[in-house]
Amino acid sequence: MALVEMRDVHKTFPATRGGAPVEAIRGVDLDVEAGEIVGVVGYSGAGKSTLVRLVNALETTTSGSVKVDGREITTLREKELQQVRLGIGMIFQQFNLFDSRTVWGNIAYPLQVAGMPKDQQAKRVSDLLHFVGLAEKAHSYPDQLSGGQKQRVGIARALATSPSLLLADESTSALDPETTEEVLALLRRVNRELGITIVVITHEMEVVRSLAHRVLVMEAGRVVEQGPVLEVLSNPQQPVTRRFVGTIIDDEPGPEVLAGLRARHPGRFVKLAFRGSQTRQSDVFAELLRREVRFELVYGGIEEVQGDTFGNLTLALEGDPGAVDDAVAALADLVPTRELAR
Ligand SMILES: Nc1ncnc2c1ncn2[C@@H]1O[C@H](COP(=O)(O)OP(=O)(O)OP(=O)(O)O)[C@@H](O)[C@H]1O
Repeated sequence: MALVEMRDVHKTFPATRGGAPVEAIRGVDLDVEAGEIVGVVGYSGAGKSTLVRLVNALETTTSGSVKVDGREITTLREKELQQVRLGIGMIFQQFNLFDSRTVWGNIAYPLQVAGMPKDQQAKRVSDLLHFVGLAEKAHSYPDQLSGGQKQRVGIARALATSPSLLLADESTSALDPETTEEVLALLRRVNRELGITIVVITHEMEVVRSLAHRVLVMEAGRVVEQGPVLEVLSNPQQPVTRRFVGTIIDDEPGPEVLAGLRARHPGRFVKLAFRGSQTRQSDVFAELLRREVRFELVYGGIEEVQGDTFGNLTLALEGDPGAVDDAVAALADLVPTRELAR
C-alpha cells in the first residue's frame, strides 16, 4: 500500500472578482511509496503547491480521493485531520519560523501544541538539534541565523512530531548553491536514517537530480510525465520535461553551435546515447577504429545521477561516403544513434 494515494483528484478555486474559476489540479493520480523521495517539478502555476496542500488537507479537493497511510482524508472532520497532519511534516521556501521564538522554541512549538510533557519535549528538541547540527544555536533567534541554518531549524521543527512523510515546498529555492547542497544532504539523511518519505516540490532540476528517486512533471494541473530520475533525465518525452532536463543537461549542440561545428568539420554528425552499463564506450570506439573512417568527438558529456551514468556524445565522421554509411549503421546496432540534420 502506498503511503500517499491520489485518484482522479481535481481542485478548482472559485472565481474571484471578475475572473474565472481556476482549475489548479485536473485529474491527478499519484502514488508515493513509503521510503521514497519523489520530486515534483513544473513551472510556476502548474499546480505543485496545490497538489501537496491537498496531501496534508490544507486545501480541500473538489473531487477525487486522497489516502494517506490508507486513510481517506477528504471526508475527515477537522479534529481527525489534525491527527493526520501530525504524521506529515512540512518545510517552506521562506522557512516560516516564529521570529519571536528561539531555535529551541520553534522546534518545541509543535510538541507544545500536541501536549507533550515538558521533560519529553526537552529530550526530543535536544535530539533534533543534534540531528540537524545546531545544538550550539538552541538559544539564538531566527534573525541571528543564516538561510541554511534557518532551513535546518525548519526541518527539525517539521520532524518534531515524528512524521512518516515530509513535504518540502521549494525548500532550497531561497538558498545559494553551497547551502542548497547542505540542506539536500540533510534531507537525504532524513530519508535514509529516519526512513521518512519525502515529497519535494521544486523548479530546480538539480534538486531532482541530486535528491529524488522518482520525478513527476506537472503542467497545467496534470502530471504529464513521471518515472525514475535516471530514466526521465536520460530520455525525457514531453516538451516541458525536455525543457527542464535541458537546464542541467546539455545533450546536443544547438543550431548556432552546430553551424560552428559544421564550419570546422565537413563530415556527418551522429549523436550516440549511452545509458548506464548497457553499452561500453570502448566497444563503440573499437568498432569505429576497425573502419576506414576518421572520427572526432565534438560535443557532449557523461552525466552522473546518484551513482548511475548516462551521456550523449556527438561524433563527426569523415571518409569515403560508403564507409561512413556502413559505420553509422554499425554504430546504430550498438547504441541508440541519431544523425543531426545535415
Ligand atoms: N487560494 C487560491 N485561490 C485561487 N487560485 C489559486 C489559489 N492557490 C493557487 N491558485 C491558482 O492555482 C494555480 C496553481 O497554483 P500553484 O501555487 O499550485 O502552482 P505552483 O506550480 O505551485 O506554482 P508556484 O511555483 O508559483 O507556487 C495557479 O493558477 C494559481 O494562481
